[in-house]
Amino acid sequence: MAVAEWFAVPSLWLLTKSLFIGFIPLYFITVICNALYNVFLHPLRKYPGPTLRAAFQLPDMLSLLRGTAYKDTKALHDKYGSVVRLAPNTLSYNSSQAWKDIYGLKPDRSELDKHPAYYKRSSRNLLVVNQADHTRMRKLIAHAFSDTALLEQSPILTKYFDLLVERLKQQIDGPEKGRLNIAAWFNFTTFDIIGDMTLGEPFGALKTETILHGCGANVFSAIKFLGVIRFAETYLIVGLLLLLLQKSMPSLAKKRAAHLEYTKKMIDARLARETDRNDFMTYILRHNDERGMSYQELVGTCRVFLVAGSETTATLLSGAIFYLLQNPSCMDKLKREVREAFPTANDITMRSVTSSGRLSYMEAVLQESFRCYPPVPSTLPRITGSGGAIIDGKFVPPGTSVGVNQWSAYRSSSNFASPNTFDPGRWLPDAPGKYRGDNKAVLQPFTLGPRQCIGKGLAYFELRSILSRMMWHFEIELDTDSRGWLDNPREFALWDKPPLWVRLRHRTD
Ligand code: HEM
Repeated sequence: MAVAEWFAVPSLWLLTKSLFIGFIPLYFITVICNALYNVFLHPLRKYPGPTLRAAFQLPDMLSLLRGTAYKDTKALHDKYGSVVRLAPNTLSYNSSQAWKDIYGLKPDRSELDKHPAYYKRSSRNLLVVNQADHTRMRKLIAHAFSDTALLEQSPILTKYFDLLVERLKQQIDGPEKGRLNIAAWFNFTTFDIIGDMTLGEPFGALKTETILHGCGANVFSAIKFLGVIRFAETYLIVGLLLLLLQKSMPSLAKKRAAHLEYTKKMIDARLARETDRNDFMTYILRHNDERGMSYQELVGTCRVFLVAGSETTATLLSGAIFYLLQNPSCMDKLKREVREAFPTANDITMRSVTSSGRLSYMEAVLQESFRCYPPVPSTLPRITGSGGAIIDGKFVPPGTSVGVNQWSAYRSSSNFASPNTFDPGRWLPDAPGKYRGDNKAVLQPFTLGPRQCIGKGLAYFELRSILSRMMWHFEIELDTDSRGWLDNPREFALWDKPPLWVRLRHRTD
């Protein structure tokens, strides 16, 4: 029966109307009873936080959807301390002990599960699978990320580091005279590298100045859309409206399907190819037997590499350059260190940039950039198991969402002196006295424990190699258009970073 016919039958119309009228008060009564339970009887009722947040999920959801969760959460930590009740069933922490309790392995070798609402188990990849599958898959993949494997792959990486320098020099000599969005160029580089190392084929981003098949833009659309789905799961009525809205705008689903199809084709092509190249797939397949990874797991995990391995590293590089530009004395010190350490450009190799003690100020700059602009600023939620958990010395009941909020931890005056000042000197052995009390153990940009970033070693190779080349080859100035680059950032698990306009010149000394 068509909708118009339904409304034309008086008895059916009346029935619908009375059901609807009866439903609304019932819905509100349930919501209010639930809120009262959350505030006065819920097992988390003694944890500090605003009453509105204890009662309803909505404020936390809105904060996530608006991309302001990082600063809203920090404001709450500043007011309530190291643990805050963000939502009826959610606790946020900002201490180093909480890192260990939430993300570390327990004495019985178990771990807190990843929160199923945040990590959708519908796909199978390293990031979302359960503990048993994760242990099996991680063991296989770890070979590809060892320092030895990465050093063997240095010709692939170095090719792109050099191409970045060449392309940036062309921009200086071109019509824009060196005015460029450096954040985009870092994205092109890290995307080309991870594409080549994963799939054995160049993506050509540095050459074409585009990220193929909307991988970059799609990442954010997909992450933002995940927030909408979580919202819809919590508020059914709003959820239905959002689903209808989504149906009327199928472009996002289409783009996602195109991206999935494209990456699958690339992965299939790599699997079909015989090669003696040392890329990730070579290492993974070398150790893959009947207890190894299924085809689905391999495809899913390669997709994770493409996103996790490009956006994060490019973000940290952009943040480091921005803070150095805002602090010219730090920039000069770093430039001096690099130019003295490497008499010629050819001296900058993957091995030399990692040799210990050679670039101590660069290490300090990287740590301070991770603190001031962590690429994963928000909370990666875990859920307490059936026995609950002890976190930061206090019992947390079963089924609670828990996590450390990186932005809140790194910008808290309870962890760092002058937390909003960019000062790499705090990480040096002769740090000024005021930094002696800094809680350095709280800085965990790659998290810790069994689920910590597998690409940490690769990320450091890229960060040191690219930053060294930037300091060695160029003089950099901030363009006036980007003075307020960090004035009001938004994050959707990763930063939604605006263009970072700079002016590059050839090295002058
Ligand atoms: C500055 C750069 C990077 C940062 C800050 C970073 C941060 C992180 C964090 C916080 C996690 C934990 C995610 C979670 O628990 O949900 C993670 C996991 C992961 N990262 Fe990175 N990452 C970086 C670079 C890379 C690179 C270059 C790769 C290369 C492919 C990579 C691949 C992965 C993978 C595969 C995982 C999942 C590991 C697992 O579950 O066992 N990351 N990363």
